[in-house]
Amino acid sequence: MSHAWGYGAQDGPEKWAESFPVANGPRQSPIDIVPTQAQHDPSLKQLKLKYDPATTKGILNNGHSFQVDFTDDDSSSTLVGGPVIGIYRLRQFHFHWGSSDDKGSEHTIAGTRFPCELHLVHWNTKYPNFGEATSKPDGLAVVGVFLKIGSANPRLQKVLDALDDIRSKGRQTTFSNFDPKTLLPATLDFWTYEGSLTTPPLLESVTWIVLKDPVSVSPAQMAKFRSLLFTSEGEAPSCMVDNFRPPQPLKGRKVRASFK
Ligand SMILES: Cc1cc(C)[n+](CCc2c[nH]cn2)c(C)c1
Ligand SMILES: [Zn+2]
Repeated sequence: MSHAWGYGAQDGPEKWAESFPVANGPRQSPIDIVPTQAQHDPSLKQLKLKYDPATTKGILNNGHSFQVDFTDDDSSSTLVGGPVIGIYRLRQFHFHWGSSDDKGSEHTIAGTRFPCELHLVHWNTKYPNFGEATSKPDGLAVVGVFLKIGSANPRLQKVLDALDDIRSKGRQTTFSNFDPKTLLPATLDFWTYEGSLTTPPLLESVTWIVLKDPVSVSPAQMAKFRSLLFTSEGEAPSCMVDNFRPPQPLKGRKVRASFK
């Protein structure tokens, strides 16, 4: 049975539970983060991200977003510290964005939506590979970064310039020597909670690390995101926009803050 899913009225987030019942599970993502209800946890360690640009493998339009993939057969690009125990390897990063600047992020901050959200996906090296890790409660760690409308972000440009070559679903192109650390804000203050993938299969295997500080993106740069297509060449074109899941019920979970 094909589990075709998307972000439209017929196959979007309100329909996902039909094929993926975990959509109504106890630790679903994203969530609305309410800073006044997050508890500062002084035992949280400093978040340490070490990325080797040489691990950059390529860039792909996967029909839901676009992702930059990294080789993960050694621990050259890793996340340690923060809320996690052990070493997590960088697998890929991708984005979620809106059709207009008033929406697009998956996590929200006290109801505020951002036009775009970056996700850097890492997997726990206590498991043999990414595929195995995706089904374990401590399998993945995803760093979320909000993008806020402002001046053009020069660090985004190399990624955005590659989008002309991957306009349609299934297109991929060469992309190398990129340091994802350049996409991060100056301080790595974060909120953290236990959650899930935000797209099917919605597996409840993610320790979320959502950075407090946004990075900038210009309206023209947002237009580049919106130039992508959900559809393959030869299909009636459908603009890749609004590829975000709305916030899900907290169901008693605690959100911790690394900062006061
Ligand atoms: C097995 C697997 C499948 C997918 C769609 N993803 C991406 C899901 C996702 C996108 N943004 C947050 N979670 C991951 C990380 C693993
Ligand atoms: Zn994502």
